[in-house]
Amino acid sequence: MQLPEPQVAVLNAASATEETPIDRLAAAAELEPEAATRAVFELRDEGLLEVAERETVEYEPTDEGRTYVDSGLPETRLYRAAVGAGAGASADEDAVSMGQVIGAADLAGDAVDIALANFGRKGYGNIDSGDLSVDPEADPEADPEADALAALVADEAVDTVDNEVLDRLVSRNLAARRDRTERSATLTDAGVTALMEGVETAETVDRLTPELLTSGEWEDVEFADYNVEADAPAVQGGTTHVLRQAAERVTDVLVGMGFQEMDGPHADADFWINDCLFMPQDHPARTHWDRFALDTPPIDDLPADLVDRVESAHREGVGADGDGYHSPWSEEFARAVALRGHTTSLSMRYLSGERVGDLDPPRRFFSVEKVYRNDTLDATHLLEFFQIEGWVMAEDLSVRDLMGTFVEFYEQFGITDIQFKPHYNPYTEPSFELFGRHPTTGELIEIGNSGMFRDEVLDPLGVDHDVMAWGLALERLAMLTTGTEDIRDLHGTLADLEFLRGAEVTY
Ligand SMILES: N[C@@H](Cc1ccccc1)C(=O)O
Repeated sequence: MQLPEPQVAVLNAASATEETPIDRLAAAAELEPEAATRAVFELRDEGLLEVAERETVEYEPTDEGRTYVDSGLPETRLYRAAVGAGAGASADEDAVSMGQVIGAADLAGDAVDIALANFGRKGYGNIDSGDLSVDPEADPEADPEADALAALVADEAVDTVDNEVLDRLVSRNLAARRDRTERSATLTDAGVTALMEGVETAETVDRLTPELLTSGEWEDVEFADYNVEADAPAVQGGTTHVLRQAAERVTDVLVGMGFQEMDGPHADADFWINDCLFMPQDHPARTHWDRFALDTPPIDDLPADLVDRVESAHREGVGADGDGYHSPWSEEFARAVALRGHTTSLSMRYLSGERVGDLDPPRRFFSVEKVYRNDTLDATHLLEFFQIEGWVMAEDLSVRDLMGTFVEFYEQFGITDIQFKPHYNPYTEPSFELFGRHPTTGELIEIGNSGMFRDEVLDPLGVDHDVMAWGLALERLAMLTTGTEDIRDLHGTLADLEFLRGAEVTY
């Protein structure tokens, strides 16, 4: 059998009858510990060695700990000095002054507090208003902490020492504790057989070194096989968030379908968010319950003509049969600013000509932008989420075009079974909600809302073509593509980091 040199050396150093710790194998094989560890694991993977792991605890004296081995622990020095000064057991008669004892014990700075605290803790005596008495029964010369410290400094085993004593040394910063995993190796039967049959050093090189590169030798050597299955530390770098990946993918798909991107304000006048959409001013969704109102000055540069036409649509309706709401309508109410509850406000700005001028059909626009709703947080609702807004303006559109667009769009994400449910929006007729089946729970979840804009919306905007439009939820789409069951795993304070690190958008 041929093996790389480090492996041959380790194999020869290992025993079939005794577990040999890796550092001993390293020493015997004359290898760096890392190289020996690597060779051991490679030999294990080849079935020639068996590896045992044992958790061990090691204590090492600190520099401070070492200084006390000769001079004695501060409390011991205090005791000796007190006895030397004639202190006895009785606080009244035999007490000596603390200052005097501290001086005699040659203690200063922090050591004074340490000495006094441990003197009291160990019951060496009493300290009473500046006077110190000792307990003659105490035996600081046989102190377990001092003994354990001396053993550590002398590099003797402390297996029999009480853990409490060792922990105390650690808490006093006289020793440091190190937990280690000790690995040792034993030859397997296959390892013994291999050695008996003879193991030779293979002329392979296991790593590329600067020397190999500069000498040009790398061209002639044979490299050892690379084991891509070997254990390696997991490296966690930054990645694009799964929602951002989904948003980018949605953008790519829609651009591919001929759509142009819209943008516009997150905080906008109610006029664009609601009034243009023929949402009556007394609609429940326009109350403070659902809306994040902002305490900012009203937006007063609304297009005057448009405001008049929108007001008239609300009051009297549009067209010969139109009737309007006959509900209150105030321009002041329309100018108030709120965080947009949908990005249909952008569609209104674009369709009105306010953003990019008048548009001729056919035109397609979209956005993947954040919206804000005063909802109750639950497994399918966030207070801020991303909406995939979109609309198509053309000469002649039908519900079939709308449905076909969704089928085509969702197919790009592997979703081929969307379902439609008739719905009501004040601004579209007919309207449809879209549902998709969750891949793991099998439940139907709502993924969007859509419809054909009504004349009451289009007429004031000055659009005399058909417009089909929608708002789809990006997070819900991500739930379907990633299998997440709780939207809160995706973003926000409760996000599931493990999931986010590994999540991929599949399509
Ligand atoms: N604005 C609707 C979505 C929608 C947009 C355009 C037309 C129809 C519906 C919502 O947020 O649910």
